[in-house]
Formats: sequence, structure tokens, C-alpha cells
Amino acid sequence: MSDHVSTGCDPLDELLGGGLERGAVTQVYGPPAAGKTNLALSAALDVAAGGDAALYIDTEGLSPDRMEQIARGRAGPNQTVDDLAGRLIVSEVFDYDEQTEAVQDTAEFAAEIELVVLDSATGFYRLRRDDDDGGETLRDVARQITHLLSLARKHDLAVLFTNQVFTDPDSDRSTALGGHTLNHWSGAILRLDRFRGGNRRATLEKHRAKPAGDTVQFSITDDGLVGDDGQQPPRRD
Ligand SMILES: Nc1ncnc2c1ncn2[C@@H]1O[C@H](COP(=O)(O)OP(=O)(O)OP(=O)(O)O)[C@@H](O)[C@H]1O
Repeated sequence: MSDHVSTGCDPLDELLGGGLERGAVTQVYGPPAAGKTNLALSAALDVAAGGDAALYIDTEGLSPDRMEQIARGRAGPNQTVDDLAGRLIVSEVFDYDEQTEAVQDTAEFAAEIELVVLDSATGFYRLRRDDDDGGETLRDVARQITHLLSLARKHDLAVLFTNQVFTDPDSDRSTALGGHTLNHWSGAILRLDRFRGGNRRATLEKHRAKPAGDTVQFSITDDGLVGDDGQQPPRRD
């Protein structure tokens, strides 16, 4: 078994030293429409195309149409979209308490899945942090991430969580919500940015085995994510 779970996009896998590392948590953050959900879906459906299962905790309202499009892009010639969708356990959550519960319940599936996606870890935190100044809720999100990390270690899973940005008034730069607390538990951190014309850039900000700062360019297409050389990711047999 590979040490990594593919993102479904070769250049992103290379940037990450092979993909999403098993036994660790990968954080993908960036501004709205940067491509975080597309990347998460691409990885989950790639797992499904490989014949394995993935758990997808969705706090944002996944588009079934988009899921179907990417599944079509990942499916091999002998696979249907339904084959892939059938290996995706989607847990839809509608508020913060449901998110907490869904993360807790991941333990029930851990033995039968290869990847857990939490998209997004901080959408509801963002709504709550004005009420409690972020303190308690942030500690709670961190507990969710450490719970997923312990499952990742125990069951050799990959975990991907997405995270949003806020603009730091001191530096005027957008940074990841949750700061050091969430970054500490992330074995790898990937920042996504979107540019005019739809081009996107992924920047490796933290990695166990690679220097930070490397980047790749990619685009979002009907099939999912493609590197800027325009090559489609290889389909499964
Ligand atoms: N079929 C497609 N072809 C090209 N681009 C697409 C396609 N489908 C979606 N997109 C692009 O993906 C963007 C949405 O990306 P995604 O949902 O992954 O962003 P995100 O980073 O998760 O954003 P948010 O933080 O708002 O959830 C759209 O704005 C659009 O630009």
C-alpha cells in the first residue's frame, strides 16, 4: 500500500511529496473559490475510483452535479459514476454541533476507509467565533483535528481538512483561520490561490520532508483539477 493517497492531480501529488500522507493530516486553505472543495472531491473520488472508500464530511452543501462531473472524470472505462459515488460516504452537517458529532462518528468507519475529508473545518467556527472570541470553539476544532489525526495514525488513513482565510489587519495579508493551533496539527499545509482568468496556484507551506515555498499552477475543468501543462490526470483502468 502506498504511503500516500492521491489528490487525483499529478502536479499536486508531486508538490505534496506523493499525495496526502497516510497517518497524518493535510490542511488545504485559501480564499473563496480557490478550489479547496474541488481538490477534496477529486481526492475522495480518486480513492473511490481505486476501489476503496472515503468519508466526506460536508459542511458547505456539496453540489451533486459537480460531484457527478468529477466522478465521470475519475472513472475508468469499466466504472460508472454510481460505482464511485457508492464508495463515498457523505456526511452532511448543518451546524457546528452536527460537525462535532460527525467527526466523532468517523471512528465507526475508520477501519473501512482510506481517506477522511472535512470540508470545511472552520466554516461554522467562523460564524461562532464572534460570540466567544474564538477561544473555546477554536480549541474544539483543534480537538476534532486531533481526533482525526489519532484515527489516521491508528488506521493508516489520510485526512484532508479545508480551512478558510481571514485578513490579518497588521500585515494586510490573508492567513489561515485558527493560526498556530490548527497549523500545529497539520503535517502538510497547502495554500490555494486563484488568479484572473481562472488560473490557480498551490503553495506548499508546511511539509515533513520538503522545504516550504514550492508552488505549482493548476486549473479546474469539468473533470477536476489539471496541472498547467494541460495534461488530464490519467484515468483508472
Ligand atoms: N466545471 C468547471 N470548470 C471550470 N471551473 C470550475 C468548474 N466547476 C467549478 N469551477 C470553479 O471552481 C470554483 C469553486 O471552487 P471550490 O468550490 O473548490 O472553491 P473553494 O475554495 O472550496 O471555495 P469556498 O471557500 O467558497 O468553499 C468556481 O468558482 C469555479 O471557478
